[in-house]
Amino acid sequence: MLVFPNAKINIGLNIVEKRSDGFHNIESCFYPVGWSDALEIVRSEKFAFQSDGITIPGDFSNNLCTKAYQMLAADYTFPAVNIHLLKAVPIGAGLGGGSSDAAFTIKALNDLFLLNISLEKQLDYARRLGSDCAFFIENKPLYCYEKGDKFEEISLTLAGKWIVLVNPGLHISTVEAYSGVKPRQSETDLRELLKLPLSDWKSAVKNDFEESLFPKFPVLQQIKNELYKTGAAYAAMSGSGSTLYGIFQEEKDLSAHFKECKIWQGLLK
Ligand SMILES: C[C@](O)(CO)[C@H](O)COP(=O)(O)OP(=O)(O)OC[C@H]1O[C@@H](n2ccc(N)nc2=O)[C@H](O)[C@@H]1O
Ligand SMILES: Nc1ncnc2c1ncn2[C@@H]1O[C@H](COP(=O)(O)OP(=O)(O)OP(=O)(O)O)[C@@H](O)[C@H]1O
Repeated sequence: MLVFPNAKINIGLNIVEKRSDGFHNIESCFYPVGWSDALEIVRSEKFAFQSDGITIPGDFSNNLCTKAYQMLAADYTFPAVNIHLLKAVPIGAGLGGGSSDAAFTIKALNDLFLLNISLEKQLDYARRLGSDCAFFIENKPLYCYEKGDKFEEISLTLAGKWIVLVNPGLHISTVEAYSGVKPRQSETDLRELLKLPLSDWKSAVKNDFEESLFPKFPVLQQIKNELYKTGAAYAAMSGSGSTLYGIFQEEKDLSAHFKECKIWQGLLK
């Protein structure tokens, strides 16, 4: 079975409060984007995992695909598999790439071996692997709250708009990014702000990580400014960075603008 675990962006991200378990309650809109890895899962004599493309820190036993496989194998009986991951989505990029690989492994094993795991149970397994992971089980635009792993439907469609994702190659640790932010209750419900026209989001829809990370990494602010200069209707950082995105009304080729960065551009669905 061959699947393509895609990335996400956060549209608006409020860090509301620190929880007693050390995590933070957040509110954000998660939106799938087309930048994807390729994940191949086939039956085999014994479990194996290999990856190509971007080097993933740690050995295969720490990979979220391996963890997803082991978690299901502990509860269900099915053959061993060989997992091959072609890694293309940058790591430590705020795009949830590792979480997506894990969620797609759960979904692929469920489909391949007809395990009949309910959607709720797949979400529970995903939550055990990481806060972002459950979103990729659903993989559609959602308003997310608590750790970012509880959802509500949102009537937001950016289908047909053009998105440019720009990653400067900085690996930002999620733990450190959270520790640099002072949580605050937001004044306006993000769901209400996202009902505004796209052209009004610039002053209204914020990612709380930007305030602490932009002074530390000036290149992030520069990329955001450049995205606005080239005509973005809205530009922001995704998650805890380091990827910035710009949403455009029309198709735009910005590869020449960001020569030093990794870039992905395409249509939103
Ligand atoms: C920044 C976001 O990408 C926004 O979508 C996510 O909140 C991060 O989610 P993630 O990478 O799946 O994070 P996890 O693997 O669950 O947690 C990594 C670390 O990030 C911090 N963390 C994560 C999620 C959250 N809601 N509060 C936190 O404080 C915790 O220190 C945690 O130990
Ligand atoms: N399949 C995988 N792909 C990428 N990273 C993985 C994978 N498995 C485990 N990891 C580990 O997870 C860490 C974070 O990966 P990921 O790419 O999801 O982070 P991210 O871009 O910071 O995402 P976000 O902040 O949006 O959750 C990496 O440091 C890496 O060591």
